[in-house]
Amino acid sequence: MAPGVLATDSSPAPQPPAESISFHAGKGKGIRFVVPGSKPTFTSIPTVDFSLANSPHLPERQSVAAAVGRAFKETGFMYAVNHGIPSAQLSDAPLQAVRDFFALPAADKMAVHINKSAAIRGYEALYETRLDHRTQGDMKEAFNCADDPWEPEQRAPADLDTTFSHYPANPSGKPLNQWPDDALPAFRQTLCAYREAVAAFARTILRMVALALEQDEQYFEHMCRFPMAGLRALRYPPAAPVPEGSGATETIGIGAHADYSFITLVNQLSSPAGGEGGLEVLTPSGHWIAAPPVPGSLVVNVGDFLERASNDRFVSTVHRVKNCVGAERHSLAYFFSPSSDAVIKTVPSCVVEGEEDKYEEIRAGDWQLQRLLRARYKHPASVKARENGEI
Ligand SMILES: O=C(O)CCC(=O)C(=O)O
Ligand SMILES: [Fe+2]
Repeated sequence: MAPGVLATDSSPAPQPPAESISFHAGKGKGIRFVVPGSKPTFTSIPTVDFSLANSPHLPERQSVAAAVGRAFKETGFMYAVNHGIPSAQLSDAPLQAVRDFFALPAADKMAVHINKSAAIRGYEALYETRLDHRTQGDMKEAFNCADDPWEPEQRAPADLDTTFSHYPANPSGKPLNQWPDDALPAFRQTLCAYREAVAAFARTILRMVALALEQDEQYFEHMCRFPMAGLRALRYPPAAPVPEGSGATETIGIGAHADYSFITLVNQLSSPAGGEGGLEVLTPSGHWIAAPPVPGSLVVNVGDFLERASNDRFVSTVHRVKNCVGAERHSLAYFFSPSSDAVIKTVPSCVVEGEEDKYEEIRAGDWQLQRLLRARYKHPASVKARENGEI
């Protein structure tokens, strides 16, 4: 009913159909209704300053932890600033490397396509994933690499047990990651250096998370001996009109989803400025809030493993990318997850008396593999797993 119009009889006023948003999350497909007429639960993403995260004084570290705790509780997201990663390593070199990779001829990119990798690592072309059923697919290209005990740069512990289900049987002992070593050797070098820098910062964040949950600072350390850690380079072309006859009604860079990680660190390398388009975060009231690029920052969000471990104290917040500003967008997403053999159980302080522990224990590698296979539904490993009733 239009504002100011009075109902003239006692029948209920006609309600507009509630708009709904469907998304992919740890618990499977989810749906959230936009609360008609409601205000967004939050309107911006908080900024957390990490300059004191390594202070020798515990109260100073605790003040950073408290800010992380607030951000993760209220929004599930934060801009991390003063993280200590120099801008050459954070922005300049990675942006050049990512641009150069996606500018390679299609044949060079297809030479490292994910379908050539049993572990689902490598290049993905436009529209290969489809997180939003209203689209013809996610309008992005990606390059994925991840934890790989056989990749020399990763210096895996010599006694690491590689028989866990998360790693495909790999009798050859050859690396699982595929790199465009012939076409663009600098890409591997730059991304490996970047990965090392963000991995160290991810461990700092986890220390702050442990403090925020009233645990010993090292609480999560034993679960992260050789973390499952994906690094994904992304290129989003400017959104194009939906092709006629495609059956799609929307164009989206990456459809609404929650991440299967402990925490995710997103680096918005080149993004349309101005807050319109780009990364968007869903509030509990069903509103999309822009998370525009902030130079020098990393966007950090809670993933499903942390949501579980914190018994939902911290939310694995749904987000998406919509690039509707008319320029290319590049980003690097780093998904820091526990080691494959780590058991995820609820942090003791997150179940107070009278409260239910909502989650059963899971082994991180088993769960991660399930999510990966469901997300890459076109990959031969996923097709086979579906045929065998495994996913
Ligand atoms: O590109 C971005 O800003 C976010 C990417 C993302 O959400 C993802 O890859 O899970
Ligand atoms: Fe994501």
